[in-house]
Amino acid sequence: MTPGSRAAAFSPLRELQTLQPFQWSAGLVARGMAELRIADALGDGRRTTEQIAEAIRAHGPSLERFLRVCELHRLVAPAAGAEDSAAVRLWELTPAGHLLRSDVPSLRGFSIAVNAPGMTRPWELVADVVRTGCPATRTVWGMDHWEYYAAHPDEARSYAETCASLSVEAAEALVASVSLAGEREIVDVGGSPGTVLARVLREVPEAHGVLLDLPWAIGYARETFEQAGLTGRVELVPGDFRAEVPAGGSLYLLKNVLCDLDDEAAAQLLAHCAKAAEPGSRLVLLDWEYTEHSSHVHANDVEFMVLTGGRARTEDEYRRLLAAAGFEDCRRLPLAGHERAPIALIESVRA
Ligand SMILES: C[S@@+](CC[C@H](N)C(=O)[O-])C[C@H]1O[C@@H](n2cnc3c(N)ncnc32)[C@H](O)[C@@H]1O
Repeated sequence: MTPGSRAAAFSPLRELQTLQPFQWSAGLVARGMAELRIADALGDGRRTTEQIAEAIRAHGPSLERFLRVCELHRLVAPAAGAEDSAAVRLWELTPAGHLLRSDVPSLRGFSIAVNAPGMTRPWELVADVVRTGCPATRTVWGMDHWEYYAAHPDEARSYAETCASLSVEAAEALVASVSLAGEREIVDVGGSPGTVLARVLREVPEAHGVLLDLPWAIGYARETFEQAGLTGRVELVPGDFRAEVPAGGSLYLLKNVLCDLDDEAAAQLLAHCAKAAEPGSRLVLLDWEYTEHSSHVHANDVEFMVLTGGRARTEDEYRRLLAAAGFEDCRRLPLAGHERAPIALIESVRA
């Protein structure tokens, strides 16, 4: 085909479908639906637009138009058997729509946090990030990612809910995969909202916990330990791991913390952990693993690149960082129930 004949055959109207130009809005639609609590209004039932509008106090005609785009993104569907009666159209949730409910375990907080300005605005500069190799958050907000959460408590809460919802399952897998018997002082570095440490402390009743996180995040951890009845067994340390890490731990946990750090900052944090840990103490690292197989981790990786300058790493890269900081006997452990997931669980010992 010559360039001329290709131009003649080109149909922008048809190709619109190929490019999916409104794909960018899928996340914002999910966030809008979560914020409006449409999924809560529908629950396991079927409702008309008017019934939903009344339940969530929305403008009915606008809601009807919004529900059509929710349908396009497969979050709601016309209830089976009611498709051809537009006058009494009943909506119900799809399986994806159920993930936006707040009355069942869900990804509602996640859908809000990852589609809120703190994350989406820096993503708008992804081309600049690729050109320069520098994260975009400071360019957009004049502050780093964590300072942004300190200044935006609503988004920070959704982010904390996100970490909590993802960490419940990860914490179960962790306690099933790592031998914890005999641990006396467990330090969770960057550990808010405390989901992981709370689960670990329940597993080792004789152990005491220390959770270090930035001041903006400590309140969420406090809530977690209060709800778990564990406040007496944990010390919450508002601090900055770029300065130091609490000393004296028999076990240090680093879950999804290195992924937000560039190599220099990751090396510095591990050096602080090595300084704080007694010889023979363990460090357990759980984090996204960069592999050749295409997976969501490649999207996470670019998100770290855009937001914080961090990265997902290969197992070898984690091992090299640990060894350089003074941790030895690195062992990759299978993560129970998630053996094939792109997640690295690595145990090492302070030399
Ligand atoms: C991706 S979250 C992971 C949270 C938790 N470990 C989990 O997996 O549920 C990263 C955490 O590191 C904390 N963090 C980032 N920079 C920090 C710093 N300089 N000092 C202490 N904590 C920090 C953040 O506040 C956040 O709570």
